[in-house]
Amino acid sequence: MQTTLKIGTRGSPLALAQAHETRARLMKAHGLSEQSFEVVPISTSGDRIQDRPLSEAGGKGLFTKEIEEALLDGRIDIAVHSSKDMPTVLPDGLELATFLPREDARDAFIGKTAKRIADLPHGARVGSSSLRRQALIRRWRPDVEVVMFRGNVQTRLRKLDEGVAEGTILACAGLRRLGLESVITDLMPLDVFPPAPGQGAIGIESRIGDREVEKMLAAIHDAPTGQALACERAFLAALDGSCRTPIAGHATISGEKLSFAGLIISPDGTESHEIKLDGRADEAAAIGAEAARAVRAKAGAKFFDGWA
Ligand SMILES: NCc1[nH]cc(CCC(=O)O)c1CC(=O)O
Repeated sequence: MQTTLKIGTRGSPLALAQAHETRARLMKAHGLSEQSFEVVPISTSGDRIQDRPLSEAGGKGLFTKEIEEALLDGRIDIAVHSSKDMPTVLPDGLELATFLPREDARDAFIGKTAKRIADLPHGARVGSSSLRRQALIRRWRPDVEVVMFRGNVQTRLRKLDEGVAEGTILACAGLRRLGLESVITDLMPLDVFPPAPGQGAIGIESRIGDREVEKMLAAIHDAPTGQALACERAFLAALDGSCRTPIAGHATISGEKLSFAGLIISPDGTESHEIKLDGRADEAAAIGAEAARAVRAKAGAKFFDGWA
């Protein structure tokens, strides 16, 4: 390759760490030097809006719009994302088809006064702006107060130090990638605190039909992660990913077998519906869609109308 491959990313420390990990894997897979790549940070609307929950400001697409425009314009060649921040429907001409081996998908608790959520005193404050995490905390500990917490990982940890809350929940994967694993005081079990679809997996978006780039990316794609993500994203897509209905979903792959567990929950945590489905890994997307149908049937149509 004579020209440099331009790697688009958000500018946050976590996003940059993910872009650098992608570059390192491409260098190794293709025997290339750092000079063959350029990491291009792009500011997105999601980064600029800090004063309200993203679900109110327009949802997930806010973190991707400007980056996808750059990809379509040819200003960058690939875009590195946290898969869980990606909408299920992409702009025409783009695909999310490459996934790096998944990090630990679990959520982590970072406690200041207690190491575990179970040990928090009544009325303790836990900071989170994620509807899923808020609902799961309320389901588990209705006596705990959930407070708004936005900003990047470092900002949230600083708020915790300032005493704005007794604890917060962040993705284990993000903390590890930032070298901040030591702040974790407890790991949330997958069954009581299921992660967001896509959590822990770096996804790489590219232009459909860009053969050179597709060849480069094929060498770093992790097939089991791709299958797990196909299942989780099909689940999300079939539930329509309404920003107001918290959705969790996690698939694990073991050889040819896939196991999926999904959950939908009311924002107040009082009503939740779970689904578990096993099947063949090569039918990942169909299993995710089927799980969505089944959990929707359990919940009833009214469940989704309740919290618009
Ligand atoms: N919405 C922000 C975001 N997007 C991805 C991650 C973590 C890394 C990952 O899940 O891959 C985070 C921070 C967090 O939830 O703690």
